[in-house]
Amino acid sequence: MSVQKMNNHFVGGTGGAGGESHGNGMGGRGGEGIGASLNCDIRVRDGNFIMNNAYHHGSRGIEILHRTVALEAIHDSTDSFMEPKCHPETRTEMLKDLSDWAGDTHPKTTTLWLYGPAGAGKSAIMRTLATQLHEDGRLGGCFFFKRGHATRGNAKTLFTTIAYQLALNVESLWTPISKVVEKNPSIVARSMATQMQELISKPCCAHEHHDPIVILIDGLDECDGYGVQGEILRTIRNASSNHPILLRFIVASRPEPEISKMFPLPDHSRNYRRFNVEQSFDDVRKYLREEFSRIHRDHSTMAHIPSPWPEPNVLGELVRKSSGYFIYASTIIKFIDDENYRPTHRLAMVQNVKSTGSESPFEALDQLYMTILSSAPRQSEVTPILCAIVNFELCSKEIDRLFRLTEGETCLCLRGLHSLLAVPSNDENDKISFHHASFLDFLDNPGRSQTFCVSTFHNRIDLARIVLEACVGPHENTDGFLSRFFRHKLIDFIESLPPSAEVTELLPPIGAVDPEFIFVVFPTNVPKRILAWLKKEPSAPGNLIKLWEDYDCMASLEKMVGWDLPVCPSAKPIFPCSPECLRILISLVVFPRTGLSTLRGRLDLTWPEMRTAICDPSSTVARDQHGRPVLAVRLAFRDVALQYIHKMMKNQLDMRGPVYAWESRDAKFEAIRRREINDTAEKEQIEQRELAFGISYLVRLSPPCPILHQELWSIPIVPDPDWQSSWSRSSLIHHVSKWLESLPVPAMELIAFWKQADKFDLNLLDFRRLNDAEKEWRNRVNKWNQTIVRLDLFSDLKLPIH
Ligand SMILES: Nc1ncnc2c1ncn2[C@@H]1O[C@H](COP(=O)(O)OP(=O)(O)OP(=O)(O)O)[C@@H](O)[C@H]1O
Repeated sequence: MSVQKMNNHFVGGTGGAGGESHGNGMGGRGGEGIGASLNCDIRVRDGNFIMNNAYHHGSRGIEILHRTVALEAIHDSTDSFMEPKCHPETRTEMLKDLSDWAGDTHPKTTTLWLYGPAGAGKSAIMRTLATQLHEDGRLGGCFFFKRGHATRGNAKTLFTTIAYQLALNVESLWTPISKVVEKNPSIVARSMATQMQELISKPCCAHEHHDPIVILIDGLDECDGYGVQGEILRTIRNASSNHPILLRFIVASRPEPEISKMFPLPDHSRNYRRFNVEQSFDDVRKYLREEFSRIHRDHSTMAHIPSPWPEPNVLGELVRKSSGYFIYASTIIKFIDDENYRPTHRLAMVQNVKSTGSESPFEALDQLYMTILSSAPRQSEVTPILCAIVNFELCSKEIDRLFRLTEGETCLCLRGLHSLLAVPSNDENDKISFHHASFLDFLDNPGRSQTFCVSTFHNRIDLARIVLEACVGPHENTDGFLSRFFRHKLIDFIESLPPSAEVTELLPPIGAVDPEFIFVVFPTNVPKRILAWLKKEPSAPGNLIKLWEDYDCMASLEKMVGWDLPVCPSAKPIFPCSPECLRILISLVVFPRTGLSTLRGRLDLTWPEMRTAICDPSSTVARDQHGRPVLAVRLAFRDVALQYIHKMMKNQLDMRGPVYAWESRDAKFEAIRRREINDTAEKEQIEQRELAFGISYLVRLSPPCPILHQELWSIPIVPDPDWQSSWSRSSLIHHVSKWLESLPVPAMELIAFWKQADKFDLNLLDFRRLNDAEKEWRNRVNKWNQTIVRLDLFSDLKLPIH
């Protein structure tokens, strides 16, 4: 047996008291009102209902209900023609899923939460579903909340309105519900739990009907008061656990945190199901295509416009802008479909989103966005955060750190905006994103978003300052939250700020940016671009420009020598030829693809020292009688070799020492084998290998030197390949052997010692490997000589290849 259809398309308002009244949608009292039902006529006379001229006895209770309920909250109320409904053939799959779920006679869940961002189309789905269920005789009742509405904006009449519809929709519930109210008329003003229990649960319990009855509640977030929203859900939950078979509740709302928390994941175990109103680009396309062709067909000015109108690429762009949600699509159709204007002109206005003319194509959309933004708490904090999200893709944690907020504050600030933004929780690293591309256009246009506009110069300068201050460092604390995207975007963002008085407030943080950001974090062309930008800014002081010229020079050296990349001739660094600079140059050649930041650490230089060494032409150098610098290049190789041997030994000690808290070397090796080692330690290991390679070339290029000979004895050749992979170890042994052989008194006892200590596998030095080692060495020497040429240095700095 199916639910009896008694109020086919019933519409009306609070009925009259006593005498005879009509459901009239406007609350007429007494006398005879005008029937407002679409398909049926309801009158109340002497306590009996007359519906379509048929008497319903024992109706006093229903009459009382009739006077209190919010008939305008029902799906097909008088003015429901204005309310959203699904365009034919859209959301078909979703509607079928919902209908199937509601009709399942062995359900896993009895409550379904339909959620989605503002304008996703929830109400349209709910209204269309209500109509379908009603036609199938399966609708128990529905209530469509509407923010700020006198009766639909609160829950005072929610359960009485549903009970009233149940009585009308399910024949066998009429009498029991009527009796409850007749016996206790005060029930209409009792608590939600009592109303649910007495008016819905008990009558349904006694009901022999076994097909599920569906109750729809739309726009819960529009019901006044978070507390009330929670209470409604608790009341439903209790009721549905009492009636697992009979009643199904579908509740639709935006994913506001207060409501989301009532439906935590995982859902099935808890008797409810979450159902996301997902984007549907296909449905939006179908809707737009059909609406445009209707306008094309019907509008008097469109006869000469060729079909298809608009062209497919324009339609595609509009679909893209909708983000797969209907709000944008339906808003522009409303705007274009106006008898008083040419649709082609209106479409052109839509395409030109920057338009701020008095008439906006997005009036309805803007109102929606404004309402949501204005009702958000902590508004003064919202705009800067939105500005950051628009310009840099960020997650909430990154925003907390950027704005120096306590962890979790960003999520709290954005709590009121979940219908516009997807805000992953604080423990996730997913970026905050916008549900609608149209919201971005809105925020970008001051004429539309007014105080919330993120593209005002003032807001952009503020954001630039905050971001630059984060780069003042220390680098170790801030690098982690600067995503790749952020790094690339930052410089575009700075460049987009034209010279002005406001820009001067950015100059101090630009001068204080930690060079680690410049040489490690940011793209390599950042110094050049910042320099160009600074040079356009009249208030930029000379020393700031010089600082960035130096960064540019250092970056060029790194690029040209370290990375073997071409550098434009005008940017070629002018090498001051100081001994310090020579050390840096040697390091760049010996350790290819190693940045200045790593070399700085290896050479124990501060950034200012490195800058002076590379860029200060006054770094003094001894010169011969022709004014040429006296640079003993091979001695410089020796000095660098000694420095790196010390570095290697220090690393070795550090790795054993308390910094890494390894009980012993063996414990550390064991951890490496089990891959439990953390990233830092692995990096150390790689660094040690690189050092071993570098030292092998440096030693071979050094002049005979007893100190160096002595230092080499301090390098332990260990059996377990920790810092010395077999290849880096054989390279070290090979080149050191060559050097030892070349000494005036060849001294091969060190190699004999290493071999003995290690029970050294002679295969390591097989013919193929020896060849490779020689090739590598020749490459390095060649590279050194080419560098001398590329930098226009004195040719006596070149090295012979033996
Ligand atoms: N399937 C559809 N076919 C045609 N128009 C639709 C469809 N779904 C939604 N719309 C239109 O999109 C707009 C927004 O829809 P709706 O009000 O249902 O969204 P909502 O998710 O309930 O939004 P809110 O959370 O703001 O209440 C309305 O103008 C509606 O007419």
